[in-house]
Amino acid sequence: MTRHLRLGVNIDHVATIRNARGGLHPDPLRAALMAAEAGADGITAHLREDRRHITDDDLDKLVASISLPLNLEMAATDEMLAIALKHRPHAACIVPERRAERTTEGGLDAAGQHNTLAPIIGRLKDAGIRVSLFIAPELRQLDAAAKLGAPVVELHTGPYSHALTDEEIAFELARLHAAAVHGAALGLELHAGHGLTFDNVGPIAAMPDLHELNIGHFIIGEAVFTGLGPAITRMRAAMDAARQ
Ligand SMILES: CC(=O)[C@@H](O)[C@H](O)COP(=O)(O)O
Ligand SMILES: NCC(=O)COP(=O)(O)O
Repeated sequence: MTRHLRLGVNIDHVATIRNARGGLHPDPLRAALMAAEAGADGITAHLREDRRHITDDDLDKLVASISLPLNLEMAATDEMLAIALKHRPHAACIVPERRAERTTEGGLDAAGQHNTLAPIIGRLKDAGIRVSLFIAPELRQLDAAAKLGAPVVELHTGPYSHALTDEEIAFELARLHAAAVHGAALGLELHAGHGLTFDNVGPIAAMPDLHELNIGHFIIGEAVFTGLGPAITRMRAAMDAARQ
């Protein structure tokens, strides 16, 4: 397997730490610039409706200052659509949001929300933004994404990352593998992410149909101990080793 598996570094949780004090430090833009130096292939940021981490000001600065492709994660709302169209990031990944959730709990219901998603996807694509849908690894969701004309899907690896027993892990990996194979057959570009760590990234990175992983929370947490650059370098190495 030779294809380079891109690593998108999600910098949301640099903003989470900053916002705990309400000041300016640590700055997610600085993290994005350091991620580029450390070999990241892209930057991911989720502008949540409640602005609990990344803010509009952060997004302005990222768009103005980074040279890596920006993947803006966004809810399927008119407000977020307007923001995406204003900034025209390289990619927009549509994610489900529930205000009270601690983190993104499930995948987008591409199958059940066709009529809501279709015009948003159309507007983003017309603006030249590469659209991705963050979905659970379910075949019907992949079929729905293809029907909606989304060129990319990101498979939600949260249930895999949080699985505790060998049986659960094997079950979740099998779902992800089947979804990746099915998505590739549909002509979708496949990404994956959520909850990935040094210890669990290997079996995901080894899936030949994947093009990109987006990883944030663990890398930012690990950066507390080792620094951001080394945490990214080590994640990159773990992905490359699995890809051999
Ligand atoms: C969709 C996704 O997986 C990321 O946006 C992640 O959710 C970021 O962290 P929070 O879920 O804490 O916003
Ligand atoms: N889309 C997933 C993402 O951006 C990162 O998720 P996590 O590594 O912060 O859990």
